Amino acid sequence: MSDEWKRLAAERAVEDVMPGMKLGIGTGSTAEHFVKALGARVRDGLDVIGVPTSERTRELALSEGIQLTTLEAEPQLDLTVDGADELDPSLVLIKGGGGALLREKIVAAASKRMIVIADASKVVDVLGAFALPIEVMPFGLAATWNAIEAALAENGLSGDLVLRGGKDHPFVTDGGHYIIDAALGRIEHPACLAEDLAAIPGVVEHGLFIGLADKAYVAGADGVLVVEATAQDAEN
Ligand SMILES: O=C[C@H](O)[C@H](O)[C@H](O)COP(=O)(O)O
Repeated sequence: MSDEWKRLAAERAVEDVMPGMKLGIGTGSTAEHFVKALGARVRDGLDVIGVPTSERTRELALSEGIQLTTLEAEPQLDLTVDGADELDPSLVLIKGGGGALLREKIVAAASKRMIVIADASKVVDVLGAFALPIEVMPFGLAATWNAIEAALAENGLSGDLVLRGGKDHPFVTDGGHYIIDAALGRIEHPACLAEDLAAIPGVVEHGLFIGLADKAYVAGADGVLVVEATAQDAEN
């Protein structure tokens, strides 16, 4: 059912795509439904150009016949559509379960609008049940690890930190970095945590997306619900 809901949310987002748009194209199983639905519209004559947020998405988009570009050629995009691992009612997100958070955040920040597509299981009151992905430089990993633990303690948080893939075969992102997944349980103040993580030199990016999403299509048993970010949310 969850996959069917992902597809419904993705298909709803495709309706927001207008001819001539420059699109940021997300990564993950929900975003894949979006790419496929967008591909069908492109084959029907819709003229759009997209920037993929991962090599995986690039391959799928090309196989769907979607014209692609880069942020170098098109530094400002009209709309990004992407999935999320968790979203709260003010549209703060956790992303990066698929390891694409860095490119996803760069692309979302370069877009006038971001629409999140998700099944209802992703909606939470307080973020944190999903382990927060933190993308780090391989260089100085142990020092960065300690600094992350200190930042978590500073924020009243604790929980297991896990190097994705394990020490012998760490998962490597498209940007050549590692990911530490932080199982924090409840992140009551994501903005403070985001600021403290971003200040650590070895942290390349973290999976908290704050003030980036404008709208979410959340599909569940009641159909597709629309969640809009308020002006106040956008400021925080
Ligand atoms: O790195 C991956 C992305 O942030 C995904 O958008 C996120 O993990 C959600 O993926 P899915 O749609 O597969 O649940």
